[in-house]
Amino acid sequence: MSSEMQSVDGGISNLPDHSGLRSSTFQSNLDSNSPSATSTPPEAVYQADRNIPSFVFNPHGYNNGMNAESLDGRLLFAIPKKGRLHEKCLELLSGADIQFRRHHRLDVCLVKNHPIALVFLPASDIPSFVGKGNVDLGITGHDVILEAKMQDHVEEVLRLGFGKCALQVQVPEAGPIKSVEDLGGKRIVTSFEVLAGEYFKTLDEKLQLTGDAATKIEYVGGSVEAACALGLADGIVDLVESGDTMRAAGLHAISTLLETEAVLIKSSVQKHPSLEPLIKLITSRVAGVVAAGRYVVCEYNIHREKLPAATAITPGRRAPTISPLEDEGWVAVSSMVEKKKIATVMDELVMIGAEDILIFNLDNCRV
Ligand SMILES: Nc1ncnc2c1ncn2[C@@H]1O[C@H](COP(=O)(O)OP(=O)(O)OP(=O)(O)O)[C@@H](O)[C@H]1O
Ligand SMILES: O=P(O)(O)OC[C@H]1O[C@H](OP(=O)(O)OP(=O)(O)O)[C@H](O)[C@@H]1O
Repeated sequence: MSSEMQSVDGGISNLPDHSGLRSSTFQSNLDSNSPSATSTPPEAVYQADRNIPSFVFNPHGYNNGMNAESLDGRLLFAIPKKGRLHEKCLELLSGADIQFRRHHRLDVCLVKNHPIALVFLPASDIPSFVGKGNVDLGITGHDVILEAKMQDHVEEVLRLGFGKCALQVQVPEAGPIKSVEDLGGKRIVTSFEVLAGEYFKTLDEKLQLTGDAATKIEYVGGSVEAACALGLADGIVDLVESGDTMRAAGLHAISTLLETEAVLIKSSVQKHPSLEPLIKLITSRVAGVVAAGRYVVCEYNIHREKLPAATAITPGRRAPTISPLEDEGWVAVSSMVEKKKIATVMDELVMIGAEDILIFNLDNCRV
């Protein structure tokens, strides 16, 4: 499934300007047997408390005259529209069998096989849309939730295992600054002005720097790593994954503000309890896809007397499955093992006499 698909299954037309999201008029050629056709009737409250501007839905004023359908009663699920998290989110949706086709110029589309609408938004906007209840579920980075100061308004339901990186203080490798204390009172450039501001405020308090002597934080929207070379900053605060960007800019990290990864979030205060079963279903499906990527199934044969040692090596998530073999002295063991540990686990199994060790990747699972 790809966001690049060109055919149109859903798109909004005839929008009243600045209408609430759920009262927006939608176009769709959904099958009349789809769940949306029998979804719960619209609640007036949805229309009053969803304040997503109409440009999100109809940025170019399209009206292609297809059948009209409302968003009312649908679960709204926010997905990063571009950037590092976008492709991984599409893979997740595909693995969870959330079927949709997105017109390349529309940021909202209806899901064909569930009463859900996907809303494609910048990752940095998703925490406040979810936190304020404009959408019901979202995927974004843990870092942007903190940067948007939305941690008290959203619940992180699931860690997704991708988008892993660290927010770090970086300075020129060849320069005089060796520690964060050396940066006190100097110029910092960042896209994370809230998190960097909090971090350097604490440092300034420790170093008793106030007024003009305090550390200066300046916001830029991108290419943060260029700021030191351009003479705009003494240090930067930016995300680091492989470190390639940092090293290419002649920088190195001297402190870590936080580690982050992509998370599935929902609003802390559920305004629409009728959506809760669908939120649980989607969470369970997504959790299954994430677990399938994280685990493999390890099967092997082992002498019965070595079973305690074997199950200590492969305890499984709950417990290993043990089946008798025709040869009474032997059993077959099947167990889920974390992918990243599998080589060591196989070495240890060989050492205690396991034979016929087989590893299977999982397409999907429920945990
Ligand atoms: N190098 C990276 N490795 C892993 N995850 C990252 C990386 N850079 C960013 N992220 C995660 O993805 C989120 C969105 O970052 P990204 O830079 O893709 O955002 P964007 O501004 O929407 O996209 P773009 O940079 O294309 O404008 C970040 O907040 C972070 O959680
Ligand atoms: O450690 P690395 O693997 O090099 O990744 C780090 C880079 O990734 C992110 O930017 P991205 O490439 O998403 O583009 P952006 O600068 O436009 O946000 C981040 O802002 C860093 O620049």
